[in-house]
Amino acid sequence: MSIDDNGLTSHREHSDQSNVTSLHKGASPPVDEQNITSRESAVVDDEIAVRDREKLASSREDAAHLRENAIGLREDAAHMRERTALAREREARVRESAVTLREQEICGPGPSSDHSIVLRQANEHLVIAAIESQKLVEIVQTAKMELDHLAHHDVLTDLPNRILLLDRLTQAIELARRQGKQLAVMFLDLDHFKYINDSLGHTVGDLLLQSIAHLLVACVRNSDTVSRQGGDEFVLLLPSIEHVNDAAHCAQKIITAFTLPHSIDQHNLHISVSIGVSIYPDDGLDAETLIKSADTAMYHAKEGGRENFKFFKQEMNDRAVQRQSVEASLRLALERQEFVLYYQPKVNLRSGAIVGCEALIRWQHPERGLLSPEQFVSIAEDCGLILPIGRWVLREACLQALAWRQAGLRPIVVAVNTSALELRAMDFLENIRATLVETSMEPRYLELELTESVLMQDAESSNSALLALHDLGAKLALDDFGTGYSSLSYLRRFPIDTLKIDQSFVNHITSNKDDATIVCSVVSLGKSLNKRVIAEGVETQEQYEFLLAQECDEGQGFYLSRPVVAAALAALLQSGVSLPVYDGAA
Ligand SMILES: Nc1nc2c(ncn2[C@@H]2O[C@H](COP(=O)(O)OP(=O)(O)OP(=O)(O)O)[C@@H](O)[C@H]2O)c(=O)[nH]1
Repeated sequence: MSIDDNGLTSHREHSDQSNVTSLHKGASPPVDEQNITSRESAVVDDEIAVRDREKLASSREDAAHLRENAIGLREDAAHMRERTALAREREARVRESAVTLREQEICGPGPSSDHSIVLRQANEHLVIAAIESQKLVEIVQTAKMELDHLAHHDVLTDLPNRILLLDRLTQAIELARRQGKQLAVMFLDLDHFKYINDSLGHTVGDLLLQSIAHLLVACVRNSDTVSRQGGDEFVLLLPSIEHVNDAAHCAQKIITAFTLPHSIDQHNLHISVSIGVSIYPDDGLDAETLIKSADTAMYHAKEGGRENFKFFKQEMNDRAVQRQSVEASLRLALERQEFVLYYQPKVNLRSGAIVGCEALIRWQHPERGLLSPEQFVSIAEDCGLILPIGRWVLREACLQALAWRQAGLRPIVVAVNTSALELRAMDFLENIRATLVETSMEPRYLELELTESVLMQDAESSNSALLALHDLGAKLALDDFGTGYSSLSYLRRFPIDTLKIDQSFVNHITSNKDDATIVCSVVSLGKSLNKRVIAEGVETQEQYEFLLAQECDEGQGFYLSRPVVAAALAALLQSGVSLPVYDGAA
């Protein structure tokens, strides 16, 4: 018996033995030997019977074993079925709980489970985080849009700025090029806007700029662009014009619109504007050139008396180039000592005595000859060279006064012109003090002449500088009186010693009643305020007599004396003669 791989008992050996037994049964024995053979066969039969019994017993045992095995197998199978059922149950439970967990993860936990609570809270946080991150994305997007707007718009007026204008202008040029059309660029600069800031403050100035922005937008079409370049400058783009007259019409419309007052902070403010116009393609093929051409034309509008518009012309560029060349050689003029001073006497009208002189700069240009201040001072102001030039004038005039005194001449007041840039210079006062010390000049013989506009620029700091100057003992004259802002309040505010009546009033005092009235009023105002009054541009005997009759203190002009070189003035002082006009004048 063996146990097969399945554990079941094998009975093959028994079968083999039965086969051997059946081979012996097939042979027949002899007769003598029959008894023996019969006994033997009986024995054999007994043996066989025994063996058969043994076999039977063994078979019974085997059967019993088989039965036992079968029972065992049935039991095993039952156990296996049980185990499988249990395994299936467990698997089902695991699946169920997995499904529940997944459901909880998806749908949210049940209220009683800690795990569920944690999961629910985590879910809530996830949802909140997702909402907040969405909000953040929206905030970032809004901030980006705002940044983009800021980058392309002017903060004060919210008009497109230079960057956006350049972009739109470049696109408009491209379109005009393809369609073979014209477009116009207008450069606008407000006239005397500084006065508004200086007299009413920057806040009012800002409000005025905003009001002007609205006005400009209202003056043009929706398809046009109104941009602010900064300060009091605006640039307009008219992207499609049929004819240059369209641009002229628009410019005139704007100038007319500006005649209405702006109601700001309880003030009715009047301001005018100067406009330069350039046309594509005539005055430039790209955005920068067109803006530059319009800017150049605007300067010419200013020069032409402001409150008007000018179209760009090529000659304007030529003048700009000439201006640049003047600027370049101005820089060398100081080094090369090409400047000279002329002195125009100021005469006491009653006595005829020379009581002072105004130092007037000339430029002895190596190629262009003797240049008057009008030919280079504004350029020097624009490029800042007026500061070293102004210092040179002051020192030279004081040195000349010293030379006259050293020559034994009686001292006279020497006046120098002062620009806004000089007055605002950090070292303005210090330079005057140092020059007075260096030239041993008594401050009372130095007079600074300033125009109203110079005074009104940055009036606060001007006033403190001028008060310090007054304390020092120097004099202050108000030049071109009556032509500027004409706010009489500064006569109280600033320590002014002298009023210089502008020659435009003096020119016609004998023919124009209004001018005569104005001059008389200024003389009388000066007397009331205890200020010296001097008339500029006295060119005729009639004018001189009129002024004398009005008891104007002093006069200055060709009738009395042209500006003369230092030696000539020394001669005049020496002789004591002031009238008539000196022949050797420049
Ligand atoms: N209120 C205000 N003023 C500004 C601003 N930006 C520049 N300004 C002032 O604008 C003035 C510009 O003056 P300019 O154009 O040079 O001179 P102006 O007085 O207008 O005289 P003209 O142009 O010669 O007619 C200066 O006084 C600047 O200080 C601003 O944003 N707000």
